[in-house]
Amino acid sequence: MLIGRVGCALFRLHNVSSFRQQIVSKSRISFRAGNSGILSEIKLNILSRFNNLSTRVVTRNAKEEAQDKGIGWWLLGCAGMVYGAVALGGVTRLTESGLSMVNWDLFRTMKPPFNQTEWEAEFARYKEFPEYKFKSTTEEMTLNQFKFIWTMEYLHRMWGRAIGLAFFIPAAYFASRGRFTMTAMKIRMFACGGLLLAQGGVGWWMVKSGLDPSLNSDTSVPRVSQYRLATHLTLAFVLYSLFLWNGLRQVLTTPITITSVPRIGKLKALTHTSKGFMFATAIMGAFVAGLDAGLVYNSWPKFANDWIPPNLLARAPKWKNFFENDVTVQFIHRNLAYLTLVSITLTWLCGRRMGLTKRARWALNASMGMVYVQAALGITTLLNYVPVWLAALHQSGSMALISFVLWLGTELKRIPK
Ligand code: HEM
Repeated sequence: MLIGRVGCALFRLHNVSSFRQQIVSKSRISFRAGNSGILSEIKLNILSRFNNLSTRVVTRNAKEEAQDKGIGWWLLGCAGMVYGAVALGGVTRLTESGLSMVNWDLFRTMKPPFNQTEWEAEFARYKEFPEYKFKSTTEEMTLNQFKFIWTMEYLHRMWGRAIGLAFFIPAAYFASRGRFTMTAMKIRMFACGGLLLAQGGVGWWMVKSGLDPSLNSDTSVPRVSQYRLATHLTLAFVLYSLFLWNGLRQVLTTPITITSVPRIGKLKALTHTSKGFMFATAIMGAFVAGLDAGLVYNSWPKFANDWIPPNLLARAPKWKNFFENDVTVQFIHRNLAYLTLVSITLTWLCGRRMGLTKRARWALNASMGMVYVQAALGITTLLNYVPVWLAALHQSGSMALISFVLWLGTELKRIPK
């Protein structure tokens, strides 16, 4: 993109300078003509043409830049909406609302029940499925309680549709106007559109696993498959990162004065490593959430009396323990979190004395602060047996951490090696 922009600028400069040459040669001809009246008229003409052209070049540049920034703000808006969807999805899951809408259709399920009869019909449909059957063994659910969980899931799904509209309508407009000038940008926008559509499908695929009576009995808490939950959350993280990263790249274009910073390559490598650990921790967090593994060991720093809990590899085949054994999954999430913490701390220690840009320093400090807040939130969530509000904060915290580290990456990318 940068190369493309430089290319465009050079092309325009070339046009301007060849026009300047024409001016010079025309002036010479006029001078030779020796007629001062005609000469000054030609000079005026030429000057005004030259001025017009330069003004056009400048205004076109400014216009293009403003258009690029417009696209950037739109992508950041989409990222914000995905952030909202993840937060809402977390609360939906934590309030056990996710299995209340038992059918899926892109358009028809947009209409909520309007009257008592329609609500009762919706409730009757829900009663056919394992979650209601399990819950009603201990306490009868009221229609009002059902309305609450249904509304939570409905809002989450409608929010997903709103993201679709907020992305596809402007994307079609920008594409029709040829605003995605770079091939890479076009590919990225296709990827975002594809992921957005896939996310809707994956969401329903996940919910279906919680509704399936062959996978859930009436005697234990019906759960969606942890694999599908992790896929849904991972896709959301990828989509969020794509929107955020592309948006930031379009918006943060103010030229920087720094030409090179010693050891910047090392700082960039550390930031990449931190990103890797952070994403791995977050994905493993989705497995903790999917298996309710936050309720197996509610002590910290030890697992009850042990540093390494027993039965980490109790299941056969062994690989299944990494995704299906709640103890192992919690153990891995905790330890990946420590690695993320160490990696971001090292990044901060490496970058804090470097002559970075002001914004890069802010991003570095924000990442450092956020990783400690996030770890503290995780520990508090665990010690308090996963209350909804703390778990929701911990989940939103992971998105905030991703944002700061991606922002840091974008700022560092602008500093040459
Ligand atoms: C870099 C640090 C961390 C990151 C990025 C992170 C990220 C995540 C994510 C994305 C989830 C899934 C949330 C959901 O889907 O609802 C999660 C769940 C969880 N994490 Fe962490 N985490 C971190 C540190 C920790 C630590 C240090 C602990 C405790 C020692 C912890 C305990 C938990 C627990 C108990 C859950 C399950 C909450 C639930 O059931 O909703 N996390 N984490």
